[in-house]
Amino acid sequence: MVDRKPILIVVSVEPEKQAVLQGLGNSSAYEVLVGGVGMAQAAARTARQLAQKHYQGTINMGIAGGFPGKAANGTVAVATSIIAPEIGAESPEGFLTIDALGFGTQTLPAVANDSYIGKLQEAVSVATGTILSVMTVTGTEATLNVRQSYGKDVVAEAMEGFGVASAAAEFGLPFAEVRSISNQVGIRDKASWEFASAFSSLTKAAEKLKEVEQLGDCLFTMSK
Ligand SMILES: O=C(O)c1cccc(C(=O)CC[C@H]2O[C@@H](n3cnc4c(=O)[nH]cnc43)[C@H](O)[C@@H]2O)c1
Repeated sequence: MVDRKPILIVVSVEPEKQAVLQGLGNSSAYEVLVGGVGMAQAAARTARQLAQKHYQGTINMGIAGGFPGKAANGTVAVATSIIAPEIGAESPEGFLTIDALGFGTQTLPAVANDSYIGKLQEAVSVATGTILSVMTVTGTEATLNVRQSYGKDVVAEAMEGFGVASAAAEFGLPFAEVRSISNQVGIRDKASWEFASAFSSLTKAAEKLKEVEQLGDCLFTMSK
C-alpha cells in the first residue's frame, strides 16, 4: 500500500527553499521546512515539525562543499551515510570518537535509493557516498586532510545532516541527504563558490523527487 503521508524536506535557508519548491512544482507529496544553519538548529526545528504532524520520512537538501576529485561544483551528492566528525574528545594519542567514548555514534544511515539516483543521473552529475556534517566550513589544507581521512567514500561536507537525521531517528523515520555542490572543500576562497550552478542542480534534484512521486513511488518506498 502506498503511504500517503508527506515527506518533510529540510533546507537551511530561504534561497534553498525557493530552489527546491521550483523543482517540486505543485507536488503535494513534499513539504519544505527552513531549518536554519547548523546541526543544532536543524535538529530542533525538524523535531518540532515531526512532533506536529505525521511524515513518511525526512530529506535534508541544500548546497554543500564537494571534496576535490569526488564531487565537482554543480554535482549532486546523495548520502549513503553521514558522519559528524567533530563529536568526540581530543587526546595526546589522537582524536577519540563519540563511539570510542561509548556515548553514542557519529555515524548515521542514509537512504540512497537506486531508482532516484538513476533518474537524477539523467539530469546532473551524481556522487554517492558519505556526507560529513561539520560545525565549521573547512578553510585550511590541514582540516581538508583530516576530513579526507574519514575515508575514500567521503564525497561532501555540509552542516545540518546529522541534526536532521537525529530528529528523524527519534521518530523512527527514514532519512536521506541530497546536496548540490557550490564549492570545493579546501582553503577558503569565497570568490570560487558557484551558487548559480548549485541552485540550478538543487532544483533539478527536487524535480526528480517530483518525478519519482508521479510514478507512484517515493525515495523511501520504491521497490521496482
Ligand atoms: O564563508 C563565506 O563567506 C560563506 C559564504 C556563503 C555561505 C557560507 C556558508 O558557510 C554556507 C553554509 C551553508 O551551506 C552549506 N555549505 C555549503 N558549502 C559548505 C562547505 O563547504 N562546508 C560546510 N557547509 C557548506 C551548509 O550546510 C550551510 O547550510 C559561507
